[in-house]
Amino acid sequence: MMWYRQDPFRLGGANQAHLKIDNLSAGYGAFLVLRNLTLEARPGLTVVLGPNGAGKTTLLKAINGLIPRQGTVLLNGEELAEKTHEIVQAGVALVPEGRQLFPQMSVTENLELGGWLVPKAERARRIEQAFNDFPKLRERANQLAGTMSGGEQQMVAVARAMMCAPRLLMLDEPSLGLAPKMVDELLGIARRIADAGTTVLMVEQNVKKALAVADRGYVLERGAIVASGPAKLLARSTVIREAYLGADKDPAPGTPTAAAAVARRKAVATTA
Ligand SMILES: Nc1ncnc2c1ncn2[C@@H]1O[C@H](COP(=O)(O)OP(=O)(O)OP(=O)(O)O)[C@@H](O)[C@H]1O
Repeated sequence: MMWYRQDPFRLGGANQAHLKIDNLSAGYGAFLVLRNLTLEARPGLTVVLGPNGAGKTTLLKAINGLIPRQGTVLLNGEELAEKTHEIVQAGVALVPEGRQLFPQMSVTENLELGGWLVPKAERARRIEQAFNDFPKLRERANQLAGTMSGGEQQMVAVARAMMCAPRLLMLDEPSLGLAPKMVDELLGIARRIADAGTTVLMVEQNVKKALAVADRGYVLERGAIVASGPAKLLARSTVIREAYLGADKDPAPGTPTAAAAVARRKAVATTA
């Protein structure tokens, strides 16, 4: 049976998604990008940070069944299917990097395609909900998606994913290429979606702003987690400050963050 909820932005309650990943390995052919990765996305907003090529997109693709994976992926205690359409039916939606809208179709048509599995009346109701949640899109309902600004297109992509009424929404670099004000707006939307009851797992390179809206975070480097924790603590951690926020002080020797920083430097050194 297909699962969907009545009220895309306002679910709340008991059935919030909890994603648990254990020992996940995935890559492309013989090239393994992720090795034995362990990660959790609890109700709320979890962000995965990391430099280019760390494996962030690969992680979302592996969860979403776009590439083969090994290991355990549990959604509320149940093994998540490996085929993408079954994963969507289980309540997982991905907004890919680059949005992948249909540029020659209107906003409404893009939203309709996002809800094509849903009966017509319910689809119309969800489009109405999307226009309530994204008032800017109502004004642009008939505009071709390809003619919209980057930020507007990103909103369409998020609204289209919400047409499946997901329990878990995965966002791949929603702020990529956007002006600072738009970045704030998009990250604010991610926060609101999480607050309304959809668990959000977001990949971001905008470290400071992402940690400011997230509940928890992970730092991924060269396919492995090098730091994790509550977003507020992570923002103050040496790993993050040193590698991403421009701090230059070394951590106190022997601390967990010092160990992570050393491991990271070694990892970087071996690729240099
Ligand atoms: N289709 C593919 N075939 C082969 N290798 C790939 C493919 N896609 C990505 N890779 C490689 O996998 C590694 C991780 O890439 P991935 O896109 O997951 O990184 P990322 O952390 O999302 O980086 P970015 O922020 O640049 O998107 C990189 O070395 C990349 O070159």
